[in-house]
Amino acid sequence: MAPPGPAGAPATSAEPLSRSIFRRFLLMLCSLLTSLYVFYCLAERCQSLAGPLVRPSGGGGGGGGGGGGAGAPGRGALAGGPGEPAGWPAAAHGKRLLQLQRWRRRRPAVPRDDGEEAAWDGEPPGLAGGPGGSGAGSSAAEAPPGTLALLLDEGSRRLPQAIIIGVKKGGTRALLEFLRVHPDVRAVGAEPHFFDRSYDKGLAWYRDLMPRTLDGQITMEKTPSYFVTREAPARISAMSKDTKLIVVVRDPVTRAISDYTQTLSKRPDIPTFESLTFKNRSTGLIDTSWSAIQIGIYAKHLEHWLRHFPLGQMLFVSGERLISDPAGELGRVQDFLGLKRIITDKHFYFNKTKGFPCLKKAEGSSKPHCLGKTKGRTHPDIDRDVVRRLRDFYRPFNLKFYQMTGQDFGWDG
Ligand SMILES: Nc1ncnc2c1ncn2[C@@H]1O[C@H](COP(=O)(O)OS(=O)(=O)O)[C@@H](OP(=O)(O)O)[C@H]1O
Repeated sequence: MAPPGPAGAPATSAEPLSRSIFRRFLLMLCSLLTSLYVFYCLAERCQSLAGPLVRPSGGGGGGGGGGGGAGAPGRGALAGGPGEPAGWPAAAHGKRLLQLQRWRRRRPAVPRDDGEEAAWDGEPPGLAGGPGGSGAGSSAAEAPPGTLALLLDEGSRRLPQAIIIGVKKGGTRALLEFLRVHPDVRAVGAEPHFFDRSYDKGLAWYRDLMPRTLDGQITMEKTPSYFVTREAPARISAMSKDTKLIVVVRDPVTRAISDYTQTLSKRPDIPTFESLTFKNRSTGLIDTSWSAIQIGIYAKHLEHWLRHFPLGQMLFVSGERLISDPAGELGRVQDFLGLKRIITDKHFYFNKTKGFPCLKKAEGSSKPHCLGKTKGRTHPDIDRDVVRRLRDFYRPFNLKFYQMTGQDFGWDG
């Protein structure tokens, strides 16, 4: 039975028909609009239309901050400027932040040496190019996260701002390994030997050896032979006059014996230390052309460096105190590098078996860490008279070195 018409008038058959057509028309219009909306969403445009809906809660930091205000809270479908898909940058911004966060989680927590650097050499997926990247007209400050600029900010290879330039067998490896514990220090594991052996390869080659650093982190390397390389001071100064230079020095007599011990471990058939020390043993003339002896004439080498760098740009670390009080020496080094004093006593313990201080936790690890077998070798016994003569030989050079540096290293009594 047909329902009654308005005011109780009997229903005509035409009225229900027009209503039903009207309802169908409305239904079709709704489905058409819904389809259009779905289609739009599939084309990712829904992000702009529904900006405030899809933006994560508290997304102002991601979407509203750096995008030049495009994603400011409250901006919806109609808020964009002419020709700009409104709200788009805000949504893309948030998405890219999520991608970046995911990428950060995948990246090793503390990348170590060059080899491990390769693990995060690549671009994080979806972060370079594409709409929502550094669009035309966006300044560096406005560029949304996910652009190459942001990525480079996250980590780029830089030339070192500080170099441990020497001395061989002074304790350079211990210093670098200890410094790497600091979160603001990133260093190459191996010795690059750029300023002595590979200078012709160019600075770009050298920079590519460096680990990636964030703003505020210091890039470092150590190559102990630089200290005795004639060309090194001018070359490092040409790279940057501001480079900070660290020299770990050790009693030159012990250093010479350590140097000899290393050579002996590789070539057991070499002559004795005593015979190599003298040009003529009976006259007592020391062979200063032997590198093991020559390297220890610190004052002479330092003269070359002071022609290119002011003394204040150099720090002299005592190799002996690096063993007896590593935290104390590391305190000086951190101050010199302008770093917060993070490495303290708490980081070290004395390993009786090794006979040296070791790290309670090495960089990127929770395990104790001592240096390897090649550090802290047992030295051969050297004839006392030879040692005494060597001490006499070095004394004037040592005194000159103390004067030049303003530090008494205590090697002469
Ligand atoms: N904590 C700790 N552990 C082990 N070894 C330590 C440490 N601190 C300083 N040293 C001393 O470092 C000496 C090696 O110096 P370098 O690292 O500069 O040597 S090298 O030039 O890189 O070959 C090495 O010399 P040798 O004892 O002659 O082997 C050590 O005396």
